[in-house]
Amino acid sequence: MARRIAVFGAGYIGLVTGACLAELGHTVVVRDIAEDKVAALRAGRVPIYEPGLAELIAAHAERLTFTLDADEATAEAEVVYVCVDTPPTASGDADLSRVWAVVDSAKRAAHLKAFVVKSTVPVGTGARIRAVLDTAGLAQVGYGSNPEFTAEGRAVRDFMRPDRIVIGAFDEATAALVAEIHEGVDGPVITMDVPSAEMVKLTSNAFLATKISFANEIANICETTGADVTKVLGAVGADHRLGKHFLHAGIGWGGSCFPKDAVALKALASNGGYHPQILTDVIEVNNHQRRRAVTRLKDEIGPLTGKTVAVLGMTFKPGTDDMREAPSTVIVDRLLSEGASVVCWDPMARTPAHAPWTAIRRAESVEEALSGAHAAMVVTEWPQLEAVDWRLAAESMAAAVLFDGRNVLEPERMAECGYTYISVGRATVRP
Ligand SMILES: NC(=O)C1=CN([C@@H]2O[C@H](COP(=O)(O)OP(=O)(O)OC[C@H]3O[C@@H](n4cnc5c(N)ncnc54)[C@H](O)[C@@H]3O)[C@@H](O)[C@H]2O)C=CC1
Ligand SMILES: O=C(O)[C@H]1O[C@H](OP(=O)(O)OP(=O)(O)OC[C@H]2O[C@@H](n3ccc(=O)[nH]c3=O)[C@H](O)[C@@H]2O)[C@H](O)[C@@H](O)[C@@H]1O
Repeated sequence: MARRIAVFGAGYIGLVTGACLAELGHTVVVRDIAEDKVAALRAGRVPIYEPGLAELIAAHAERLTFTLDADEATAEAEVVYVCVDTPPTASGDADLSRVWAVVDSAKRAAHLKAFVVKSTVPVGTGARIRAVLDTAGLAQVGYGSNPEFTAEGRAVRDFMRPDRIVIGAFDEATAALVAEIHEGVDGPVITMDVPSAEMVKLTSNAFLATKISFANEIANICETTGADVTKVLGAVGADHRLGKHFLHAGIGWGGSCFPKDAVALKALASNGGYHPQILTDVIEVNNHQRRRAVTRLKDEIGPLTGKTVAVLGMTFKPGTDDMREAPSTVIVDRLLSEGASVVCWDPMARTPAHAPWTAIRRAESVEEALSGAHAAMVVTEWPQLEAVDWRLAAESMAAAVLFDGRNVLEPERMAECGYTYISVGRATVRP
């Protein structure tokens, strides 16, 4: 049954949620507080890049509208979906101020059937919101936790064909309503209590981050033993009990969620009096992995003062324009601290208007970035790198040294093209 839904937040998750709910037949009003975002969306421009999103928004213009006004968004709505950001506070706990702002808006909408939180929140948040709604005389408004597992760059596909739809609720009617909203989505529904649903989200991200940090630790051990991490983890991942996904070694994980959610889960554990040792180490291995990339380059070419280093890729992964917690930020910062000049290439990132990005030069192409450089570092595995004429590029460099932080290039081929090729967890090869 088609419902009227108010989505709060027009970011990566809010826009994908709004567009996909419209695709499922619902009438959706998306509300944001950022005037420029709402103005752009109303003018038919999508302020973020996510494959297929702009097309979906355009296709459903009649039942997908945008507003700055919270009361206008909830006026006709049966369900509120909370998709606002939950960044870390100075203490590492998730900042829920934006979620509470939406709760305040919902307090003025006693006609709502359900208040559903999709934002990633600490376990216990649903119970607190439930209590506030009850105190405000809104006991009849159901509470749902419906965490999101989409990955950027494939979010529309992930939303429409998820591995699972997790629904936490305090009552069966709300769980049934949230499940019904997903009719048409190709994935199994798993229903549970609210704290468990909140914990599923944090655990999933922490487990994925753990796999990557473990892969990176094994890669670092491979470097000291002569083993090749891609061969090792390829065969390890062939065991169906372990799985091949998220075992790709490199310069570590970044993005808008793994870093903040790992820290938030750690804070949650500490608040409850437990020291999460594995999670602590997962975070530490990741922090070290980015710095190690620059150390390994220095080990090869010596002091970086006066040298130019080309950084290939800025976003935290390919297929997105998202620069939040991108490993490139730490790498560029370290290169500049070591006295290098930095030239960056990325097909999609907008150069952030703050340090260290204000101190770099931006190149229009990989070839332009490499020309005259004393070394290059692959930081994001953009597919454009496959099309580069690496032999020609090597000739244009002051020194053909390449650190592949994502293990995307073939060592033998790079040596043939004239490079000293350093990668993660594999032997360095020379021309
Ligand atoms: N980005 C991702 O791939 C994923 C994000 N999540 C979670 O989803 C939540 C949202 O993340 P993103 O979309 O990436 O954040 P975002 O920062 O891209 O978007 C959040 C939006 O909420 C708006 N906002 C803030 N207060 C508001 C209010 N009171 N009313 C209406 N809008 C308001 C902001 O202006 C912003 O446009 C976070 O909790 C995140 O952890 C979960 C899964 C995946
Ligand atoms: O909560 C979230 O926001 C989302 O976080 C991640 O999605 P996302 O951050 O978009 O990106 P991923 O594809 O998971 O990659 C995260 C980071 O890990 C790195 N990574 C990934 C996989 C791998 O094998 N090795 C590796 O270093 C990527 O380069 C990237 O920096 C999860 O995959 C989603 O399920 C989740 O919903």
